[in-house]
Amino acid sequence: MTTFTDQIHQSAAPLWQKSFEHPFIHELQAGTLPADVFRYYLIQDRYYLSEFGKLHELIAQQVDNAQDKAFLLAGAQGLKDGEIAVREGFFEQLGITDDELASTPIAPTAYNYVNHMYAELYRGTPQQAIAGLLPCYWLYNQIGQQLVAQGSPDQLYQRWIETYDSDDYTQSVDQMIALTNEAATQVDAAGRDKMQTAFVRSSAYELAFWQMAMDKQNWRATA
Ligand SMILES: Cc1ncc(C[n+]2csc(CCO)c2C)c(N)n1
Repeated sequence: MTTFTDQIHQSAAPLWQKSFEHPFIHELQAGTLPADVFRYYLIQDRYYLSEFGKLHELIAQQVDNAQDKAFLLAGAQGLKDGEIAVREGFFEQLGITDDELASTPIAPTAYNYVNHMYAELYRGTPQQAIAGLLPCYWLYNQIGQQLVAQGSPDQLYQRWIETYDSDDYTQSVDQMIALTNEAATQVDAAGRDKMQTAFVRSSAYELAFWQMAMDKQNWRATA
């Protein structure tokens, strides 16, 4: 049986394929990604991760099912203890200070991606917001699984890859997929279309995020 998440996954497949083939991912695996590009990605992603955690808490306030609420709150906590904590080690190794984090402008794509997720919640529904969170979990898991087989010669890049291939993380992806399928049963067909749109938009922002880092995107007209 085709599930709702199979269906939305299918509709975003060309975008996902472009992420799999993106030079950022290719160079990460080959170990040739310039250190300054990775550094830039990490700084922008720090903002993304903390907003992503807040979104879990805000969506949790709006869902009725106690188990779903608990899963979302655990996700917010898991981010703090997991991904955000792992990144602290990266920051130390790369000499990224709190001052630098605070003084680096948020790039357009990171800003737009985060705002898109807030819009799905506040101008849409919690179900749309849940669909908007899913590509983040699922795409990174697929990338982690694809890259871990070959590994990267760069130790730091290898650690990044391994973050997204752990059993615990894969389990949280499965739970997020189940939560999205459940959310799809709570809305009508028009609501499911909006969930699909939220999922596709997040998938497009995931793709744009790699390019943002390669371009060191900024708000000026020229780079
Ligand atoms: C732009 C961007 N998209 C996705 C992730 C991956 N990610 C962020 S939060 C989370 C949930 C559990 O840790 C996952 C998988 C990232 N780091 N940056």
